[in-house]
Amino acid sequence: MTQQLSDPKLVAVLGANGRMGAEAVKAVEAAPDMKLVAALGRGDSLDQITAAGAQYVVDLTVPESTEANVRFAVEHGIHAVVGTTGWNADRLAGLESLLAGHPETGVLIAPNFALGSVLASAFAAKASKYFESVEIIELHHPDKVDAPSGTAVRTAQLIAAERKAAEVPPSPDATTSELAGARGCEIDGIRVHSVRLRGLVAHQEVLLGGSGEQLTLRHDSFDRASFMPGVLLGVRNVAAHPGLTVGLDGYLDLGF
Ligand SMILES: NC(=O)C1=CN([C@@H]2O[C@H](COP(=O)(O)OP(=O)(O)OC[C@H]3O[C@@H](n4cnc5c(N)ncnc54)[C@H](O)[C@@H]3O)[C@@H](O)[C@H]2O)C=CC1
Ligand SMILES: O=C(O)C1=N[C@H](C(=O)O)C[C@H](O)C1
Repeated sequence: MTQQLSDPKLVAVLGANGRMGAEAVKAVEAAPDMKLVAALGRGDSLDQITAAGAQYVVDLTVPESTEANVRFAVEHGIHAVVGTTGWNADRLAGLESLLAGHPETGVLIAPNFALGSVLASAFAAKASKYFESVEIIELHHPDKVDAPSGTAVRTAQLIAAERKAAEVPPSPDATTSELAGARGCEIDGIRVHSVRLRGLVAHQEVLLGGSGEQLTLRHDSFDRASFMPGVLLGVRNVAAHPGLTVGLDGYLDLGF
């Protein structure tokens, strides 16, 4: 069937009863260029996606489920916009091989859909080569099941890559005696600290330290509505980006 310019994008939301999925259902329903054709919760058969004729899947489930969901979508030529965490290097490599056999299908894995968060991580990565020290603090609601956050992992990876390219030495740290966990965890050589606190939604600070100065890049999502423009942007752009894109910045013009 030929898609007309005015035809709505047919979207299925997975994890529709969750905190993010419920917001995404509302956002898709309110988008003039989209039609929600399926809303799946835990235990629902993925066959509902194909039966509903979905062209796009938005996955906002849990780390244990997301890989199978996305593989199902790709195997059926359905584009996928994924916010769920848990996409480590092995999973991403497996997905890339699968996508090689489905060259017209696009997948976006977006650790964070909030435009401000994406910008803050990009700015932090760019700035980080000019500072001797860098550490990340991520702060989230206490119902979050994974730590550190996917956003913090991605930010650390971006920072580490910039610092490596610029041949910046590791952040100095004289610690020789430590109570386990006191210095957080390390991702690609970058220290990441996780706070879980009732009242929070999703927040992150990147601390950059030099002699006699500090630059702090902080982003706050006060409401899950902050993620929805990015989800819709993902759905609108994923078909034009076949293959795997990691990070919503892949669809933005950041100019650097
Ligand atoms: N990329 C981004 O901007 C954001 C990503 N997230 C991530 O999105 C994921 C979901 O977050 P929340 O909504 O806060 O979690 P949640 O726990 O409120 O929702 C997850 C939902 O998925 C359901 N589910 C589990 N397996 C499923 C399956 N196979 N099919 C359909 N539904 C299934 C669960 O029953 C639950 O209702 C997490 O990994 C979180 O880190 C959260 C906020 C923003
Ligand atoms: O679980 C959450 O809430 C969030 N998860 C994502 C992450 O792990 O980075 C995105 C955002 O931080 C909210």
